[in-house]
Amino acid sequence: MKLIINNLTKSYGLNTVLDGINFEFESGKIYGLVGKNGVGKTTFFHCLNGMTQKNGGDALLAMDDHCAQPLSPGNVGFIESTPVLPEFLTGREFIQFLIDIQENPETFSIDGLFDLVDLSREDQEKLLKTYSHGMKNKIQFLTLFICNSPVLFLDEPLTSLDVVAASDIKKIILKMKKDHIIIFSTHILQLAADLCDDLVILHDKKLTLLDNNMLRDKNFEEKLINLLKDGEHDEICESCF
Ligand SMILES: Nc1ncnc2c1ncn2[C@@H]1O[C@H](COP(=O)(O)OP(=O)(O)OP(=O)(O)O)[C@@H](O)[C@H]1O
Repeated sequence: MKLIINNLTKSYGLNTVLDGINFEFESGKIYGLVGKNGVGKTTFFHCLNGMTQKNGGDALLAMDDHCAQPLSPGNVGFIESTPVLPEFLTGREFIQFLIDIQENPETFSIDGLFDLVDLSREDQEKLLKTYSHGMKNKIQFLTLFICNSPVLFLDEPLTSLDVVAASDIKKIILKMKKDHIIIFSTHILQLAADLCDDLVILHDKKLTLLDNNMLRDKNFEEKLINLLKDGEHDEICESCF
């Protein structure tokens, strides 16, 4: 399975954030998306999942042995850096609702799902509006498991999770990579190095794939920081390492 992005362009007024991005992501890999604050990582996700209108370009999803089709919001599972959930429901009510609207609700165990993210029964019964950021993130992860969309965009997904939940979720992400396309943005370079097969840099309105061997370079963090500093390099390329 492949996600093929052609000439993706997005501007907010005169501020061009993404300028003719061409890229192919494939299943079986976890892609880390890194870039400085305000460079356009969230915008990139929003353009692809239909939450923001792009100015040009398209995204196609090619299932194995099938022709590529336009990527639709229904193909995308999304973890937002600032979770938006129905605040008037309890966590358990929301997850039960999501299960109930699936084609085969009987295949899900709500208690099994909550065990995955280690959320107590007491917390499950609280209104979502009272949840901490990390608790909301756990609920967002459950929506991914239930909807099982082929393409997963994770916008800084692990930063607010406690160490136990982060470790459990990392294991689950690793299991899911075989049959999903997973792109996650992070500012934690150690996390990118631990979890990702490939690192993609958003810089100067374009995406650049770094050779995955670079992730194992012992000076990787220092080199990447230098590359991303303003004015030190006009263009990032694999040979920069
Ligand atoms: N709705 C909007 N209207 C106008 N400008 C916007 C809007 N959303 C984002 N921007 C601008 O687009 C640029 C990219 O923002 P975006 O949130 O995508 O960056 P980011 O890489 O996700 O940042 P961070 O790492 O800080 O979360 C910034 O200059 C931001 O000010």
